[in-house]
Amino acid sequence: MTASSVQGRVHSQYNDAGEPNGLASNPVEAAAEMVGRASEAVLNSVVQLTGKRQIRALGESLVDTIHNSLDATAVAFVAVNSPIHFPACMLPKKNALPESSLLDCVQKCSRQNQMVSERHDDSVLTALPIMVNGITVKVLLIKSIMEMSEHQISLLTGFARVYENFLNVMLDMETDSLTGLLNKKAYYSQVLAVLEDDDSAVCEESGDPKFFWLVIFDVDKFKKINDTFGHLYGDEILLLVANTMIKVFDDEDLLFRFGGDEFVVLLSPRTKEKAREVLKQFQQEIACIRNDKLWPVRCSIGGVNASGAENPTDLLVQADRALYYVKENGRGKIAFYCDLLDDGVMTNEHFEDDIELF
Ligand SMILES: Nc1nc2c(ncn2[C@@H]2O[C@H](COP(=O)(O)OP(=O)(O)OP(=O)(O)O)[C@@H](O)[C@H]2O)c(=O)[nH]1
Repeated sequence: MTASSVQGRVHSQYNDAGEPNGLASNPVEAAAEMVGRASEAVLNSVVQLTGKRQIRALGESLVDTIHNSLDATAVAFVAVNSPIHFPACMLPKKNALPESSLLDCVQKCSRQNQMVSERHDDSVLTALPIMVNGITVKVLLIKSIMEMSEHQISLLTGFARVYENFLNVMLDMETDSLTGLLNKKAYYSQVLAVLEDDDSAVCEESGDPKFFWLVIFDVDKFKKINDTFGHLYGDEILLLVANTMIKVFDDEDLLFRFGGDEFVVLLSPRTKEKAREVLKQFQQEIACIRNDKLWPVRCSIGGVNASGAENPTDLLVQADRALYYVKENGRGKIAFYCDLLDDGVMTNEHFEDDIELF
């Protein structure tokens, strides 16, 4: 039976307004019918939840499901330290619970890897761990007026487990198995989702405009590392490069490995100077990787202003042209596409027909 056939059958128990049809007049039959409808409602929620194809949408769907099924006054996800880099933008933004008193509950939950429920003044906080590979990576936080009943807790736990299972499948699909960064498959939807929320801002210190920056980089002469020290050692260098990315870039930045020694970053809004600064810092940090055995690891970087862009693939083409320019002109540097256009080094041409990125 497919998901859509389940959904069709479940909906047939409701009238056109989405309300339950009338119950049977016999009390036993009516009770059985009520139980049946409750199960159908749960099944419906599971079908909706697992109908999502993006981690962010999946999270939002879980928040909505819990809101609709339980008497919660607020529901939110809180990211906790994890080996897998979870960009903040993957988390549902609505229903955020920014109060500092919640942190304690979140920390207890992530430390103990189990549900925590506490009364705070006039409300009850329930925190549930969401685990990937046995480690709590997010905490689902529910604020309610009343303490939850056993039935509500088992419903909540069930939804969280469905989400967790599906999240694990999606992570397998959208993350790179070597580094844990997002993979090329995740690029288009992740970048599009972030750019859709683009609100332009200005740097308070300098008054300069802040933009998203799409950056692509490639380790210089990586083949030589493989050829000299072996493929496994090359893998270790790639892993260390990815760890340096996680260390240097912000939680809001999206980090991808496209394959081989090619990495992509969507930098959250900042001025061009700040973007250049963080990229330089990154270059300095990777130069120190395994410098006991290896010559300094260098990389060439091409970037493009991504704010206002509607097509993530076009951005990739432009950033790649800037990277290519650096590779052709001595490697190890940073070039922004806009500067290359301003300097007359290249023209704003369309290359869609020539370049196949996906
Ligand atoms: N260790 C390792 N090597 C890989 C992996 N995927 C691709 N490679 C190798 O990475 C190398 C990529 O080299 P290129 O980027 O084409 O060239 P390069 O030597 O880095 O030279 P430039 O980019 O021109 O500076 C090739 O030798 C690939 O075989 C991987 O997952 N692990």
